[in-house]
Amino acid sequence: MFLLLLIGAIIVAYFYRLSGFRYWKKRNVPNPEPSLFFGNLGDSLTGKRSLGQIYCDIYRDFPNVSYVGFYKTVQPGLVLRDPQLIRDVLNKDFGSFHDNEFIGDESVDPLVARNTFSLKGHKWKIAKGQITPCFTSKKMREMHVFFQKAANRLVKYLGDEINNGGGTFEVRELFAKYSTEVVASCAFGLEGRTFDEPDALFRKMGKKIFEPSFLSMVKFGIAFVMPSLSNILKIRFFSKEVTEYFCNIVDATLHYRKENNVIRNDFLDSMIDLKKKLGDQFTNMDVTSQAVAFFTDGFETSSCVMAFALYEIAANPEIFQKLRSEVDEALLKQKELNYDAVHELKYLEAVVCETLRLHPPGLALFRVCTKPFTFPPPRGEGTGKDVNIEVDVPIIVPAYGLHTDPKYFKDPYVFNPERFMGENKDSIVRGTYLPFGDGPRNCHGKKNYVQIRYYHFLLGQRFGITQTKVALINIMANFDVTVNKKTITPLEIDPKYLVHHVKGGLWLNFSRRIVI
Ligand code: HEM
Repeated sequence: MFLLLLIGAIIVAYFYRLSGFRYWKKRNVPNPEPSLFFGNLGDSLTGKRSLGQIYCDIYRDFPNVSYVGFYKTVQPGLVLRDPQLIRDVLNKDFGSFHDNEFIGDESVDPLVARNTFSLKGHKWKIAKGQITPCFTSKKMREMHVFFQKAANRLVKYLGDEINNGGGTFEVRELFAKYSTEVVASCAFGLEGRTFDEPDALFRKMGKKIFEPSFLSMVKFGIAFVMPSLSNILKIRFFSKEVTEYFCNIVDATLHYRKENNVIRNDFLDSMIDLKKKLGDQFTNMDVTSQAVAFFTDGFETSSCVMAFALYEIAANPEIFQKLRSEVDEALLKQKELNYDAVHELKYLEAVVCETLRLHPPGLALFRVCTKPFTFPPPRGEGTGKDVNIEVDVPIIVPAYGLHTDPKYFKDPYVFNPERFMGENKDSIVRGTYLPFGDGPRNCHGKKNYVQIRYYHFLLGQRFGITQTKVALINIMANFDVTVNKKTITPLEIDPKYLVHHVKGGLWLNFSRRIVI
């Protein structure tokens, strides 16, 4: 009897599942064939492809529609394809697609839950309004000195290693050290000591957050693919050790600054000003979570850009020479480039923009429908009925798919900074270049910030880009760099990582610059 009931229950569950998979078919929206248990995202749980890769593959597999359906287990979601639709969703229709599709539970993971990226609705709006003024160009100019200090340490470290017979580095790790140094200094007012101590605590914490392990992959898989299970299991992304470490150092630094009247004009000082202004509304936990958000959002993304940029520069000798000439010319006028001089280097800017196109740290943007909305039919007006989008439907923008679509970027896998030089960048179709996202939820940007032809890096973006440029300038001025044969080419995305990595890492040879 029990066996019969069990078989009956399995059959009912099976057909219930299949009926769920008719959701997009009923609405005439094309979708890839889902698998019974995990819908279209199963590969992300087995580690075969990352979520970003899956979404970009869906983008490529359906070239003639403006959006494609998919199933996250059985929950329907959409991958957007059309640049105009993407711009509308991220900007004009933001009111219906307000939140990121990421869940952080305040009671188990306060630092993750209070990160602007995870915050929802009104809480997000308040936090974004508070933090955005901390990234003005005035603040950037004041913090520039910390970038340069970290770059000096990087140059010394490389020089010492070369003197000791070293000179080959996995550059993702190398730049993680530099970037951790920058963020430790700007966000916590401390020295990261990443170049001095092999087990520097800041670097150790960064690794604990971002290095993939079986457990972290399972946790992220559950959070993204089965978020309700993640809530039930009360999954936390920051261990107690990481949370306590950051809470303690921020408390100690706030105390020290107050007692000793220390003013450094860094991010922590901006947070202290905010605390004075808002009183009890802005607690030490708020300060800590913003400083940690600075750390988590800032160092891994930036070191990713630096590593890929230097790899491409090393792999393309013509680009190397052109960039070096630009850097040398600027350094003849000013021994150490200040903030404004760094951003005047047009070719460097183009190299960084092209790196962000071909190797964006985030392969996709994740939104969720927060207010019912209607899309025109996926094959265009007059080809069927409009499609009603319900609340909670995940909406994905596959940025990397667009960046590597030959329809928008000729020879998309060729690294060519000229795409971003002079008038060339005006021909880039809006909504196809999204390394920092777009709209009010972009990387600490302004509302309706969409126009590539007036492209300026803003706020958080500016912080990441400035530290990237400072590192590259210092390396170009002091070292010759070539690709080491340990780098596996063609590069292949490593699906284990949250932020874009390649299998085997990026290995480069450094030697002291030969001045002719
Ligand atoms: C080159 C380095 C960086 C890249 C490529 C990058 C990229 C991104 C992307 C793609 C998003 C999602 C945007 C969207 O969904 O529309 C994002 C969001 C965000 N980034 Fe960055 N980022 C970088 C550096 C930084 C830095 C240095 C900070 C902080 C100092 C930062 C803070 C944030 C925050 C707080 C958000 C969430 C914004 C919101 O939801 O309102 N990022 N970033």
